Amino acid sequence: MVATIRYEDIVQVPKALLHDHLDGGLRPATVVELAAEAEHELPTTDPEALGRWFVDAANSGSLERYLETFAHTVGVMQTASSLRRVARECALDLAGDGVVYAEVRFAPELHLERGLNLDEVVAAVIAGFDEGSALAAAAGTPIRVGALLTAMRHAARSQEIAELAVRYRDTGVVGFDIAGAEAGFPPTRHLDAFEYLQRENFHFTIHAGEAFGLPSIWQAIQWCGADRLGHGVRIVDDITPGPEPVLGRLAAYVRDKRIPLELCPSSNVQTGATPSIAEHPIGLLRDLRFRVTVNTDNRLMSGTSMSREMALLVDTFGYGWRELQWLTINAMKSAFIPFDQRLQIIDEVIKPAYGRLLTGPGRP
Ligand SMILES: O=c1[nH]cnc2c1ncn2[C@H]1C[C@H](O)[C@@H](CO)O1
Ligand SMILES: [Zn+2]
Repeated sequence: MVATIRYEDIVQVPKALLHDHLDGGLRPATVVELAAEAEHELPTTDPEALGRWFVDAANSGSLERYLETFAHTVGVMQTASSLRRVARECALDLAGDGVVYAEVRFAPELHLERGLNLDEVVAAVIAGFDEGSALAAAAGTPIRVGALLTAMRHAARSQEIAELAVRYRDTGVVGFDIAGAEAGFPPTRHLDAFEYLQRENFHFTIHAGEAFGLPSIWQAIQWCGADRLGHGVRIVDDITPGPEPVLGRLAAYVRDKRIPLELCPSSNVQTGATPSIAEHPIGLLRDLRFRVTVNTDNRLMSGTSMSREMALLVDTFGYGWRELQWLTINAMKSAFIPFDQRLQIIDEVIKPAYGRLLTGPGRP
């Protein structure tokens, strides 16, 4: 008999999250309250209806239209207190979902509309993560949250944001990213920033291979030197399917170098990167043993959580605890914190918890 994995058990088990946007994960009720304070007009002020509105509006099949929904989250995150609240709630919500390690990203340059400067934005978010993490630990659900600073790829502030990230590397920022519309904005536009980060021995990921294909992934890795790929789903375009799939040179390089893919199944369906979860390349990429990780991207826009993304994989591909542990360890191995700290979470938190499920009574 095949034991089914219950959703409540997925929530309990420790999870690691590498790709989650702060401005894509607000609670709908918080958006409503902050919008009232900021006099920002929303499509609806009923929290439940607003939650549905975000998911429906993001179900556009286009990354550009998906990104339009962020006007209603970024619009209410323009003060230190709102940023701090959103960050605190983010840490609490992730911890409540059983996430033990998270890297949460945001773009400081988008939060300057009401007079904050870049440093004040970062300080407010980190204070919120620290508060939320302390509350979560007190509630018995400890979590470690690191920040990734994102620069918007259509803008021209990446060097400044990279320097900001390095300034905060010992106080809560663990890496750098670029995000935003991909087509027409290749990562090489930001080469100076990436070269600067490499000279500083710092870490970065690049959104690539989501709305645009192989050239974007190739540039991100071979020109820019990305440690990880944000999404990277289009790497399948370099794999010839069949009983013995054949990897092209780029796909082989990504697999050989163990470059982590930050896959986000629900988001990928919403932006049209893949037609459905069942057709999501995660199945093939896992079979071929790429360094696959599973992530939420934007919990509000996808109405999702880490547990829900994992439950989708359990339901669609029949994954068991062994596969969920593999995904979790892959993520933890790929984190931007120091190696010894990654190992500590793997050995002391992740392996013991999954080990109990894999060997204890009621095991799958
Ligand atoms: O999946 C995404 N691809 C590209 N850009 C994205 C994605 N999700 C969020 N963003 C953008 C919109 C946010 O305002 C920004 C910073 O989090 O990053
Ligand atoms: Zn993203």
